[in-house]
Amino acid sequence: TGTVPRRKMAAPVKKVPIHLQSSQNRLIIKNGKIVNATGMQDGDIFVEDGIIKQIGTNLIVPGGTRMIDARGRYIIPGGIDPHVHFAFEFMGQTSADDFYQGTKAAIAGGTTMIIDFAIPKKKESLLDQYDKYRLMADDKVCCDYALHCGITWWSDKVKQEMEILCKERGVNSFKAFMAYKDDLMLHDDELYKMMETCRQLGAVAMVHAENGDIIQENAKKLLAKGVNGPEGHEKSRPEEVEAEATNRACVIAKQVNCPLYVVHVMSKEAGDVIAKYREQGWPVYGEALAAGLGTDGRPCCSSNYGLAAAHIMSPPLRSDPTTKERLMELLSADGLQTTGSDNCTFTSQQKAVGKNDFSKIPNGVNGVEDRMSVVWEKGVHTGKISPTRFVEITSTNAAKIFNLFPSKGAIAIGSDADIVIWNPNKTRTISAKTHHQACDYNIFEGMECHGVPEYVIVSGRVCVDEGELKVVQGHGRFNPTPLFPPTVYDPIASEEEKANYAALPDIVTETSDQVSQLHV
Ligand SMILES: C[C@@H](CNC(N)=O)C(=O)O
Ligand SMILES: [Zn+2]
Ligand SMILES: [Zn+2]
Ligand SMILES: [Zn+2]
Repeated sequence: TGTVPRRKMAAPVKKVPIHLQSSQNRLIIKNGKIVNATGMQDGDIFVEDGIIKQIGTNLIVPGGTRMIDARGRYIIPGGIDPHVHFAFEFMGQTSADDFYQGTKAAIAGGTTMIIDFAIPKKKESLLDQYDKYRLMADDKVCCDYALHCGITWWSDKVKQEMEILCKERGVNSFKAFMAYKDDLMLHDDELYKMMETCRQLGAVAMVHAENGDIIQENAKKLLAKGVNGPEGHEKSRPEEVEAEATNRACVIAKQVNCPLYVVHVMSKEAGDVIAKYREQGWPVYGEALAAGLGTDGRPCCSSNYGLAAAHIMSPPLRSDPTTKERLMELLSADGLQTTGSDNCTFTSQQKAVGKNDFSKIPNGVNGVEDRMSVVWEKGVHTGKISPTRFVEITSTNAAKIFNLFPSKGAIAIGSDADIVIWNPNKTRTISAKTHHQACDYNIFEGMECHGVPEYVIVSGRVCVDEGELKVVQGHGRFNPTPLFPPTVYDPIASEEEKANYAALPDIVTETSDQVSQLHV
């Protein structure tokens, strides 16, 4: 078919950790319905040393292999959440879920890999921020992770550091902010250069698409009129302010022939813009969030400040309650491709700083634990999407776009043993009283969801065992994301480029102490 074989990537050096060198590292899952993006099959799965080694029936396995009976339930690839912010310093606070608690909550909900963002402040070094995140995360993560990097300013130095991150640190994606003026925001010329550089490197350009200039002026006006409560937040950034920036990002990406991933699409209008460019055959990808699929912005007008502030994020949860159905329809029709959480939690005490000025409320909500159940409830249980489409939008598409497939995002021989036994009929009621996250509100409070993970296997280790959470801090590994993901680059890369990227050097996964030595 002319597609370039996925660049051979040196399998990250996955020493079998001590605690897996017992018989624990052998597992057979029987009597399950295996669901991949490509279809479903009955079958058993044999796992050894964290890798799927056999799939089929009547498998011959060594003695001492643990057997799990899936009892006819679905067996799905572990969820991949391409959008989280653990321990993120933002708006004067540090987000409450760190890499231990955040990945623990992720696993509790059936997610077995997360992708976070190393975001430098303006004029700071990207490389230093990347090293800081590696040192913060490597010893804490309970599941595998990767990193996007934030582009919050522009210079030749930023361009050079992007190249080093791509060619030596296993980064293939960069997020630019069109909002958060004076803090993280890039202007159009900088956006143009950032995307042009992504294209040259074979990286994925990502945007937070809202018009930060309009937002700043609207907020000033609202505050001057005395509208300073959380209800002013969405008023300062209505749907068209998101849609305008989404369109502008698509235009710039097209001008420089760069694939574009639009994070947290929170409105019908923005979703329709992405669907339009995709219909023109352009490699634009859109990400919906559990928040936008499961709830809406009406609580932001509550007289209960804690409840209202807990729902403050950007782009805002829309007060139009039918937005969630529209976003799910777009996911069903491939107008949008992935679901993330944008988990960026703050406690009610942290959110209180914005009590008299909504523009000071730290932006961010929960979602990493509940994403999979919310998508199942709003998508599969309502009949809008199939189990195979559920796997695509919660795992496989993110793996393909960020070039982790098929190690990730598939139940296949040779893939990582990130596996979830999913009970579609079991229900659970979401609550801050029972969730594993560090925040005291849950935006899905009281929501009953069909779809519960009964077993979650993380790189071969059973970390949810008949519903019981048994995570291990430091069990996860950093996963480099190789350049030129075929899914997004095959449609636009030149033949000569495709030949080049097949030969790119393998990325080595250094341990965290090696990372700290890299700049010595
Ligand atoms: C700052 C970060 C999380 N906060 C948010 N989305 O409101 C983002 O913009 O993605
Ligand atoms: Zn954002
Ligand atoms: Zn985010
Ligand atoms: Zn381990």
